[in-house]
Amino acid sequence: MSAPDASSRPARPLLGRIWRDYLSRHKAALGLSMLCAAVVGIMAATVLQLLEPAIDGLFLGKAVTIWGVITVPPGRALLWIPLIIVGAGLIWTVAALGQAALVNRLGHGIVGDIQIKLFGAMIRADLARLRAQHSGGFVSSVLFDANLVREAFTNGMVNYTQHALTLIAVIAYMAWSDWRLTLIVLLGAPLIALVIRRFGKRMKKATTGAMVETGNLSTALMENLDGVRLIKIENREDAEQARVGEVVGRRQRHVIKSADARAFAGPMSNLVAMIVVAAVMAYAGWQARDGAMTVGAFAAYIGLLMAAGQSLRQVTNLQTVMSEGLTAADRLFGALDIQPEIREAPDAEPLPHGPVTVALEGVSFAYGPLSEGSAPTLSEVELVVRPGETVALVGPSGGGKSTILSLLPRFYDVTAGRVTINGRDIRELKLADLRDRIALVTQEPFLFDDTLAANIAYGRPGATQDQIEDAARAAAAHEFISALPDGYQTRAGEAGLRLSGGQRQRVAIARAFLKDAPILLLDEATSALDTESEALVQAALERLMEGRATLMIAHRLSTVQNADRIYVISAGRVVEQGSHADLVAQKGLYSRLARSQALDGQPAGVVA
Ligand SMILES: Nc1ncnc2c1ncn2[C@@H]1O[C@H](COP(=O)(O)OP(=O)(O)OP(=O)(O)O)[C@@H](O)[C@H]1O
Repeated sequence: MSAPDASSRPARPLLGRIWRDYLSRHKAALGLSMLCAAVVGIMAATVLQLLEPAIDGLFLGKAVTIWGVITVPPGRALLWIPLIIVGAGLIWTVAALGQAALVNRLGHGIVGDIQIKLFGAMIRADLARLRAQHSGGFVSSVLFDANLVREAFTNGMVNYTQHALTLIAVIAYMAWSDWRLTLIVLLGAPLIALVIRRFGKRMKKATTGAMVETGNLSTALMENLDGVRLIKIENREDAEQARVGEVVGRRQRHVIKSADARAFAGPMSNLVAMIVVAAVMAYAGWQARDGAMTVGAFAAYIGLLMAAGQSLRQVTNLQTVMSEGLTAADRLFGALDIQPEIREAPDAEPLPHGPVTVALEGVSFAYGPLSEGSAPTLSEVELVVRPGETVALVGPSGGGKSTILSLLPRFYDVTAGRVTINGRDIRELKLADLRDRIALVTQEPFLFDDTLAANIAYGRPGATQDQIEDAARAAAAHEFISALPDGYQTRAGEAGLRLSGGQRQRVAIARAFLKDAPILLLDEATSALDTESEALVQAALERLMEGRATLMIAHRLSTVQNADRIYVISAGRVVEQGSHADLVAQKGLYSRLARSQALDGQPAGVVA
């Protein structure tokens, strides 16, 4: 099979990879479906071969030879020809059914393989990369691109084989019947190749556009669903409908172009085929005048030629489908090949259980490469949290507090300096161990659409019901969960709508209790709550913090007054540190922040 040179990468390595990674695992099924396709193709051509003996035997009453092997005496054609046609039809049907069943299973098996691999690559990708692309793009790759590959490399490939074989068999029969005529026919081949090439290229361009726009469409849809409150409050439904309409329109244009390329390739090659038929007619008419060709031979030849045209149309069509599949495969492999930069070192060591001291030593960090002009987000940060200590990060918005928190579980790696646990650089530790020792509670906790029990046990899948309930009790969540009609079996997807912010927060705290990690990261865990919920959540958090190394971010300084140490972070640097009382006494940035929040005993709003 010659692949169209429509892909930006050379087709051969791409095909090799599709074979190695996906098709070779299903060799037996693929081989069998190819065999079925070959039988279908050959049967189609073989039945056509009966035309000549049928006409000569049935109408002219001659003795005829079928396929060069079966000799039918004069007058017996009426019995033999229909019998042979039914026999061939039966074989043809069985092979066609087998082909369809195998290809369906194979195709959907392969699409499943691709989707699973793609999801695996996506979920392991660096946070930086996931943040840089909207999830809509990933969704459309998993659903749309993977299906294009399936269509091309199972259905497309097997049908291609079938029609290519029919074509070869028909041309062979034609050459056997009359090689001179066949030579004329083959003169049309370069023209057909030209048609295939041209439409393959068009197809590639349209497919690439359609894939990009499908990504944009799913992005637009997801974004609208995420932002539905804002859309409603601002009365922007019509504007959003128009915006999505534009994306739909752009996608439609590409899809139509690609559908056109696919649909037009067939008729264009048909036109070439018709010109060839006309040439054959002219030549055959001239031959018949000299008595060099019988009616049967002529009719059979034209029948074969028509069949060749039909298969050629299919082959041309499929060539464009293959081109589409290759373009999609190119994009999919591009996504699959990106290796995460945050990886475990080959000689990574396990992290023993027990209390831990976390430290940032001369840590600098930039989100992008400094060489490309990214400003450093953190500069030479020194910070330590010992077991049982609560350390708070405060400071102006954008100062770098959340960034510090994301360095601990290695969501990002430092640009300079090091983050240590018990004195060991976290990049030398097993990644799973590191993350296993950290519990994270954020401002808006995420709940999966699963039962509340499963949500609490997310970090410890084997937890018993008793352990789950103990954690919920410690998090002050047991009471409200038990009051729900389905208790712990209530699905968070549905209950998410009924749970208050404080209740969701307590489910997240229960999750952290159950994980029982020695490091606790709290990212504004109480800032979204009203005073009543906050008191409950605050009490639960204080129980959770006992004995752990806790690093917390808080905007409201009231929540950090009891911290062992407070670091004031501004423009990526630690500008002050100490206890609440120390810092108020220093009369620096903290004291100004505290005064603006009325925490220094003086009236609010007075900034020194
Ligand atoms: N994923 C990212 N890519 C690039 N820059 C980022 C990213 N996340 C944060 N930043 C930038 O890094 C700086 C520090 O942000 P960070 O979120 O750590 O600050 P913060 O102190 O937690 O702020 P806030 O109190 O508003 O939450 C900001 O200038 C922000 O724009």
